[in-house]
Amino acid sequence: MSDTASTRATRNTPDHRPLVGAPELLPSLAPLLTEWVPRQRWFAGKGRLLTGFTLLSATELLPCTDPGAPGLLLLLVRAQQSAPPSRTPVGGDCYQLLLGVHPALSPQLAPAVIGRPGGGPLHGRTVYDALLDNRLCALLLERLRVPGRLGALRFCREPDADIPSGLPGRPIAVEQSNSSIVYGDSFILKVFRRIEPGVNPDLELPRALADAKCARVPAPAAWYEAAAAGEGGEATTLGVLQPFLAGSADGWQLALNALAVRADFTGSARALGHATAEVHTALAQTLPTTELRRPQLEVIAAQMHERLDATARAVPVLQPYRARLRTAFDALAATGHDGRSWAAQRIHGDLHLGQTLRSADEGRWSLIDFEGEPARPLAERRRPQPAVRDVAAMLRSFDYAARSGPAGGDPWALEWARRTRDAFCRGYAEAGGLDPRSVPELMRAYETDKAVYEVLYEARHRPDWLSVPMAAIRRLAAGDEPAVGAEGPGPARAAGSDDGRG
Ligand SMILES: Nc1ncnc2c1ncn2[C@@H]1O[C@H](COP(=O)(O)OP(=O)(O)O)[C@@H](O)[C@H]1O
Ligand SMILES: O=P(O)(O)O[C@H]1O[C@H](CO)[C@@H](O[C@H]2O[C@H](CO)[C@@H](O)[C@H](O)[C@H]2O)[C@H](O)[C@H]1O
Repeated sequence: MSDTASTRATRNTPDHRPLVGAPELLPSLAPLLTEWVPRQRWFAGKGRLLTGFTLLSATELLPCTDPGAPGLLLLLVRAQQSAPPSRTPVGGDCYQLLLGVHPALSPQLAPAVIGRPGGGPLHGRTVYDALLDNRLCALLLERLRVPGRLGALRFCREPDADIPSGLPGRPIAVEQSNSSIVYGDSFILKVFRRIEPGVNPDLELPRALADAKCARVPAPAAWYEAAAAGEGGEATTLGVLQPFLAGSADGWQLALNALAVRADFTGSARALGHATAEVHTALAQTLPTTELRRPQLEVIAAQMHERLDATARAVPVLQPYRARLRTAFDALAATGHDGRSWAAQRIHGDLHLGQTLRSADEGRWSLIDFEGEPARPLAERRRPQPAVRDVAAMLRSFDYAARSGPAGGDPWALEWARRTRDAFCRGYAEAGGLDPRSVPELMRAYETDKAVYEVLYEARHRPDWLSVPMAAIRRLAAGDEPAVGAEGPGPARAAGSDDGRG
């Protein structure tokens, strides 16, 4: 994405003129945005001062030229921040902002207000979070129903997708890294917030899985993107519309519910293992795969060391465990020195219980959110990796549930987590995945890497949760408890039944 002072959209309708005075647009909005953006859950630059923005493009989805009428503005901006860490692209992270513009906003939309610019082309009008306004959400859906270009944007739709018009849109009320709108219980639109040039894996992988007829993942119906900045550049995915699995429950809530009544979860975990293996198999059949040998394994281990070092600098409580944690990464590199190699393929990249949905009727598991870990660069997220990385991430999630749920990490909950992890691995192997219990070096390295990621994630976003990954850090550093047993356990004996449908 190259920086341009103001890339303005034009439409071929006679009544529309592009936003007047665009050069003053960003300077007039900047004081409001530098206040508002850091408070948003999706802002990835927490902990560093936000000093301003560079405008990459401005597109009027609803013309903003008439001071007496409402407008909808899509801005792509680059954040200017102090002391960027090494992972930040040169010049800072880029974000998608959807701004409503209104001469007299209704009081119901007061929580959405960003402010009133003191000058510039929107002077005196109220600028607000467009995704909290049902009418503007409806307009966005209308754009997605009709493929075509609008300025720097391109709206695309699967030819056979049936998207009715007039579906009411509402923002979802869950914690998330992006922003999603549900349309009439039929579709959900995810608006990506931190953006990078290239196809987002949350579009790429579900489309590939739909082509492979894998029904474990909702198939994208439509999406929109920003055109490549120059020749040879890549378009930037900005949003994806997919079917909404109404009435489904997410795995995180189901696991917490089970823990609350001390119920077994092994049947569900085993079925989830099946679903995960099915998705991995389909991804390996449709998208490029590779073999990781000594040089690649050395690079992967070196990156794990780097992430550990960077995290220990940012979160000093990790420091005392560094040396012991390193042994897991060294052991991974050593498998390459021993002449072993590992299959790598496209994977989910950030699999946890909150990324799984179980349907109300058949109890069938689906996987969602293939974006990968939001903090990692897109190119890294799109690289083939060992599928057990997803398995290790899911095992961490069972540990999270047992430690943060109602049972709060008591001995029963920790035993629940152990049995649940084993059941997931058993299900995964039964459905054709590599048995995670047969690759302890990979599992340990990826589980450690994930726990390190979680330490940083929690320190930045939810400091109250830091103790959860830190408990895993202590266990992994002590090296006294494997993530999964060498053998699968016998049937679970906890209270409550769990037939593990789906
Ligand atoms: N297809 C879907 N059907 C039903 N609910 C969904 C669907 N996709 C996402 N959700 C809900 O939206 C939440 C956020 O979606 P997700 O893709 O994880 O967003 P983010 O990447 O921003 O965290 C999920 O936890 C889930 O509750
Ligand atoms: O769902 P996202 O793509 O936004 O993923 C991020 O946020 C997750 C938390 O919402 C975070 O997951 C961590 O907490 C979960 C419990 O809330 C737990 O189940 C996961 O195992 C744990 O990693 C995820 O890491 C982060 O990328």
